[in-house]
Order: sequence, then structure tokens, then C-alpha cells
Amino acid sequence: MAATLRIALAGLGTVGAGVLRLLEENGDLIAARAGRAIEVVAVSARDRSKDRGVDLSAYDWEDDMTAFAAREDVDVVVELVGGSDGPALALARKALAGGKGVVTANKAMIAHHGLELARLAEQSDAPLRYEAAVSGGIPVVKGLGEGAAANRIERIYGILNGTCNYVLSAMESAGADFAEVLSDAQALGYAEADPTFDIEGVDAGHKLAILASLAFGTQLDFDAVETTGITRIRAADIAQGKALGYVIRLIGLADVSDDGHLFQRVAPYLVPVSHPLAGVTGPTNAVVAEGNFSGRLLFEGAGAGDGPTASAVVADLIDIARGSRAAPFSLPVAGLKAAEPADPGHRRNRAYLRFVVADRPGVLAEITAAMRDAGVSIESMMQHGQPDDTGEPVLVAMVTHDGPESGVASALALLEGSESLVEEPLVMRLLG
Ligand SMILES: NC(=O)C1=CN([C@@H]2O[C@H](COP(=O)(O)OP(=O)(O)OC[C@H]3O[C@@H](n4cnc5c(N)ncnc54)[C@H](O)[C@@H]3O)[C@@H](O)[C@H]2O)C=CC1
Ligand SMILES: N[C@@H](CC=O)C(=O)O
Ligand code: NA
Repeated sequence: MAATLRIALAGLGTVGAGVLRLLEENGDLIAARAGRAIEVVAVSARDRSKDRGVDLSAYDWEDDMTAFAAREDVDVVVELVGGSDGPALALARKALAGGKGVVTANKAMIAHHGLELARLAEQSDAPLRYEAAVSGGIPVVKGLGEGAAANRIERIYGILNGTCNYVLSAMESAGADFAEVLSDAQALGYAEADPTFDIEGVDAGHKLAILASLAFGTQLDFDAVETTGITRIRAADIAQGKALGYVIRLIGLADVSDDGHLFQRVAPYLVPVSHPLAGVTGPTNAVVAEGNFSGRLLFEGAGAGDGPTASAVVADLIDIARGSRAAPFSLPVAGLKAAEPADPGHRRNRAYLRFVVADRPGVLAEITAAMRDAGVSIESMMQHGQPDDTGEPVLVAMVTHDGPESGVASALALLEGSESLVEEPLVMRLLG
């Protein structure tokens, strides 16, 4: 058997402790499959004395994780700290520049700096792997980079954030309160250190930017991802969606037009109950990739949590131990094209619009007039009034016929500043 693959592990939280447990429990099987043992040499985290339920006594401790990059007894650095910049990025840069491999679960860092890191990896012929960064335990990075590598991918979309899916499906099934379910998701280790990244769609945006680059061979462009989170969704929207035959899911969706314009959006969508993504509940993620020869591929599994994420991290280590040197984004860096962001105005779809309005005569006429003037055709409309004349605001929801997104945008622009609207209208597209 070849020499041991020696690793240093930065970050001993949910994922880091999971990796140590996995290497401990499945060590023999992993060594047999990798062709050599994977040995943890050193670890680093913020607090040395914290009880993580794993024995650290066999490993060296470094207070400063960037010291891993200079250690001659380390082949691969595993970065499980998080944060797009800061010590995680410093460590990845130093390690790759010095010819060490890097395995990371850090989607924020890859989404912002993946191109630079891939270039460093290429220059020093060091492996860079990030399977855990996109949809935790699902082998979607490998699925696209290897299994579907022969295809032109035409569209990629899916449920990319376990926390949001957990929150939405609990609100849907148990009528649970948003804040309460979010704290459950945090306690279960699904949420990011800053959970606003989850609920505002930023985390899903990081993953979508990575998937788009892998799928379309374009340069990462996280700044161009249009991002809307789930914080404005009310129980009434979920109930309304259900009555229409839909569930609400936070969807990341990317495609590239024939003339090379890249569309990337994360937003809550109404998903027909018959669609495979509608049955995806809890912290589960699912990614659909449409290949021109493979047809529709569906990758589904646990998108967050210690075990599944550790499984993806260790799979990357096994790849490196086997000697794989695949390009991080499936193509040499020079082959990744810069893509212009697409203008979403021409995209056609049906939309769910929800207004909270003052309960007084003429309000509905004002909204429908704006729709008419913008050329938006209404398919159905529901008003949830108060049982008696309480003067409380009421909720008006409507679904439009298929039409360009620019029509809905124009209608809402006409209503901007209207005293009839008590809050900003909510728009969710119907997944087609
Ligand atoms: N928790 C999950 O389900 C998943 C997490 N990830 C990613 O994995 C990475 C780690 O996530 P978790 O384990 O959930 O985070 P965590 O918050 O549980 O653990 C982070 C670890 O990094 C250490 N750390 C943080 N800042 C540090 C610093 N400045 N210096 C030294 N150590 C520092 C902490 O002490 C802790 O040990 C993140 O990039 C996250 O986005 C990816 C997929 C799923
Ligand atoms: N916070 C993320 C963790 C995995 O990427 C999520 O909820 O999906
Ligand atoms: Na993955």
C-alpha cells in the first residue's frame, strides 16, 4: 500500500467533528477503498478545551490554522471553518500555493474565490476539492464533473438549502412558527454560523454559483445571482399555495442562453405537488440537471448535518488518496468562459402575487387596473377579508397567466407608493 495520506483539519464544529468520527469508525474500509490509509496529523479550532465527543489526544494542536500550510508532515489541509475570507481563505491560499491539497466544505469561500483558488491549484498541481460545499452529502459535484461530463447541461435547478427546506416543510406540515423552526434547524446543526445566510437565500446562492460554473463551464459569478429569501412567506401563502395545488420551496435555478447569457436566481417558487421537488422535505436537498444526452438527472439526499457532510469531505480525501487530479471546475481555468448576466425581463412564467391592503372600497380595482395597464393577465384571484368590518388590512392573492416577468415588474412599479398597499407585494413564480 502507498504511503499514508496525511491530513490536517481546521475547524472542529458540526462538520469537523463528524469527519473525525467518520475516519475513526470507517477507517479500514476507507483505507481499502482509497488504496492507502488517511491519517489525521493535526487539528485546529477556536477552543482547545471544548468537549466535542471526539478524542483529540492523538493529534497535534495548532492555535493558528494557517501553520498547517508550512508543515512538511501534512499532504492535504481540510478546511471546515467557514467564512468567505478570513483565516479559511488565508489557509487555502497558502496551502495551495505551497503545493498541498485542499478539501473544503466552504461554499462561501468557493463562490467568492473559487476561480483564484482553482488557478493556484493548477499552478502548483495540487488538488482542490469541495464536494461538501454543494448540497452536503449529495455527490452532485462529482455527478456533474464525472458522471454527466459528456453532456451539455442546459439547465440546473433545485433545493439547495437544508435549513430553508426544513423551515418551509415544517411550516407546511405542522403550521409551525417561522422563528421556532429556525431555532430547531440551528440546534440540529443545519444552519450557517449566521443563519441570515440561509433564510435570505445567500447560502443557496453560493451553491448555485458553483453549480452553474460546473454545469456550464462559465466563470463563477456569485455577485450576479439574484437572491430572495423566505422571510416574507406567511402561513397564508402556504395555505393559498396548497389550495391551488402547490407547495412553496426555495429554489436555485440557473441556465445559459444560446448567446451565452447566464441566468442565476434563488427565490421561493410555487412547485406543483406532482413535481419531484415538491416531495422533498426537511433538510433534504435535491438538484435537477438537464443534460442533452443524459436527459433529466435528479440528485437527492441530505444537504446538511454532520454525517452527510463528513461523508462528502472524506469522499474527496479518498479521491485525492487515489491520485485523482481532476480540474476543480471540470475545465482548465483558462477554459472557463466569462458570461454576461441575463436580463430576466424576457423570461416567461406564471406568478403568484400577494398584496396586504387596506380594507376599503376601490383597492381591488386599483390593483387590477395596474395589472391591466401593464398587460398582465390574471388567471385567478382570492381575497381573505376580515369576518366583519374591523378595518384591519386584508390579504389579496392572485395568480397570473403565463407572461414575461417584465409585465409583473411594470404592474408593481405602477402600484409603488400606493396608499392602499400596507406592505411591499410578494411575488413568487410558479415552477414550470
Ligand atoms: N453544518 C452543515 O450542515 C454544513 C456545513 N457546511 C460548511 O462547513 C463549514 C463548517 O460548518 P460547521 O461545522 O457547521 O460550522 P461550526 O460553526 O459548527 O464549526 C466551525 C469550526 O471552526 C472553528 N473556527 C471558526 N472560526 C475560527 C477561527 N477564526 N480560527 C479557528 N477556528 C475557527 C470553530 O471553533 C469550530 O470548530 C462551513 O463552511 C459551512 O458552510 C457545508 C455543508 C453542510
Ligand atoms: N446551512 C446549510 C448547510 C449546508 O450547506 C443548509 O442549511 O443547507
Ligand atoms: Na455535495
